Amino acid sequence: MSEPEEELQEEQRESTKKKKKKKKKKMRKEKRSGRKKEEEEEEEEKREEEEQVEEEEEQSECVVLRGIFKLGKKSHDVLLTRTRLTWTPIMPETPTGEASTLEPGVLLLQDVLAVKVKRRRAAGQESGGAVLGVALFCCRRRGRRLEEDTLHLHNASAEHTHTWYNTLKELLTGFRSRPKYLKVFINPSSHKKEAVHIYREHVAPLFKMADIRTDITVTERKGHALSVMKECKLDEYDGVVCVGGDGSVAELCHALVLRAQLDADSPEKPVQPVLPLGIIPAGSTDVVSCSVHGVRDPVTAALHIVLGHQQQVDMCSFSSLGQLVRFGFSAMFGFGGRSLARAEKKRWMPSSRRREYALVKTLARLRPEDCQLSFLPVKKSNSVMFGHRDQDQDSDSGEPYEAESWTTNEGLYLSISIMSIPCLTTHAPQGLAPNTSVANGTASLIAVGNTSRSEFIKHLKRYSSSSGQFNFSFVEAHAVSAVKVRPRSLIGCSEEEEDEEEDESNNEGDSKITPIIQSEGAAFPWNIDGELVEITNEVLIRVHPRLITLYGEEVDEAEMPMSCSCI
Ligand SMILES: Nc1ncnc2c1ncn2[C@@H]1O[C@H](COP(=O)(O)OP(=O)(O)OP(=O)(O)O)[C@@H](O)[C@H]1O
Repeated sequence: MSEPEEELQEEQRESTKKKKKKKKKKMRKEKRSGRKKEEEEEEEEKREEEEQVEEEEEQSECVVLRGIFKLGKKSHDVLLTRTRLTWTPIMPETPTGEASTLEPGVLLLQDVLAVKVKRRRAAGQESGGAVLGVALFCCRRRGRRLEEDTLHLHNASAEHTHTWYNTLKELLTGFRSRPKYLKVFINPSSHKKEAVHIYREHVAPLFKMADIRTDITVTERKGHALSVMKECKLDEYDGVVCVGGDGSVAELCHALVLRAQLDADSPEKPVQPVLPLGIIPAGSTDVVSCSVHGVRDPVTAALHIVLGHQQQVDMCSFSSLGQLVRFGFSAMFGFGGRSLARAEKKRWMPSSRRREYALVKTLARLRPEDCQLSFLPVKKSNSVMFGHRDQDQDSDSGEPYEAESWTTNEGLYLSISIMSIPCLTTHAPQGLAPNTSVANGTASLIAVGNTSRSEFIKHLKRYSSSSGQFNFSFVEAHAVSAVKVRPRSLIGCSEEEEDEEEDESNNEGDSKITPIIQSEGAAFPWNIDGELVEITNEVLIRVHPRLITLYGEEVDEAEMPMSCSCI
């Protein structure tokens, strides 16, 4: 090639390079201006939204009514807006110029459950009577506990009182999530057989005060609530209430999802039930109630229902050989399953003694299960690992999202637990699964490998104190979206032990074992939400994010830690 030709080629190369550079620059500029435009539009939208919120706040803070009432013995200037009631003491100026010692007060309407007209009535008088003012029934917080309280506003003018009563009533009907008609199931056999009494004493009066109508079924047997739920006309109700222990709660949650599937004609895919479920604790551990209320207290539970506090909660499906066993929140295989199986054989014992006996005996005969454990871990980088999921991350399919591929281990395990909620109890205030929350779209898998009895007891004891229960080389904890447990054989079970267990079951045939999946081989006891389920084959557990709505609020720690005396 001659020199001029080379120069020409060099020039051409330079010019195409320049052209490419220019094009890139133009594209970057266009991109920048596009992004700028988008950003400007976003900002504009944000400004509009903020203005709307401000406008709404201004509107809600506009004074709806203003009047004078006596609170206690002193007159107060009372203001009512759409969201709150505030009162300031009216003090005539004293010659010495002393300031009032009375404090102003505020009550948010979201905490008011009912308003009534107060009247002076003689003993036995059922209607009429001179008007005294209005009474506002509200709830006060004491830690996790909700307690009933009353604010009395006295004014003898009937007209004044009725104006306030009607306005307050109208404002309260604006809270759309509050139920008006509830389907209530009471399990009279739960724990100490106190469910009916608990409902009558602590819950029914609050429902009556808030003008909530109820349709009550006192269950007669296991599965009764499920069969009623399959048949009844649900669209009449605003919610379902369960008064009982974890077994009853699990039966109703399972029933609600099954019914939603039936109504949507979706036999394969779990469907979110339309109605929320309220849980009045009347069992012995009440982990679901504790996880959504923070306390085992029927009044707190009832007030959450009356005030319409709702939250969506993750659930699991448990299936074997492609057949659904049930929907629920937690499952335990190994120690938890065997301990429950022992407890169920001693149904005649009082429940706390039965549980302690079973725990001690299962510890004394501690043996590992030989099994294959597979799980779909959720990516650690995912924000949902130990926290909350964004609303828009929901997957309608209920399929695991951002899951890694299956991890499979084989070996000896003392205990395998899968929990989609933290399972707070008074024995484990931070929960049996403190590394998950009620709606993060994942379950906690806690697998305890084979170790000595003393090390296993050390691990169990850490649940009641603080943390550190996972700081053992034989304990694995994972955030998962699915788990498979395939027992390989029954090992380490001496003949003597099997004989003794056989004797127990022959003598005390009153056990509540549910053999769901029957087969020729040995069945393994599973503890699914406190219910004993015997399954022979592999069990597949899948997490379904935010499948059910429960009345309550998210809590991170249960109140009233109690120590377990038996270990
Ligand atoms: N009338 C009844 N008699 C016997 N069992 C019933 C009756 N009604 C419901 N059941 C069943 O009893 C089982 C256990 O109920 P629940 O969990 O409420 O009580 P519990 O086992 O005493 O409490 P916990 O699970 O907290 O120990 C549930 O599966 C429920 O279906």
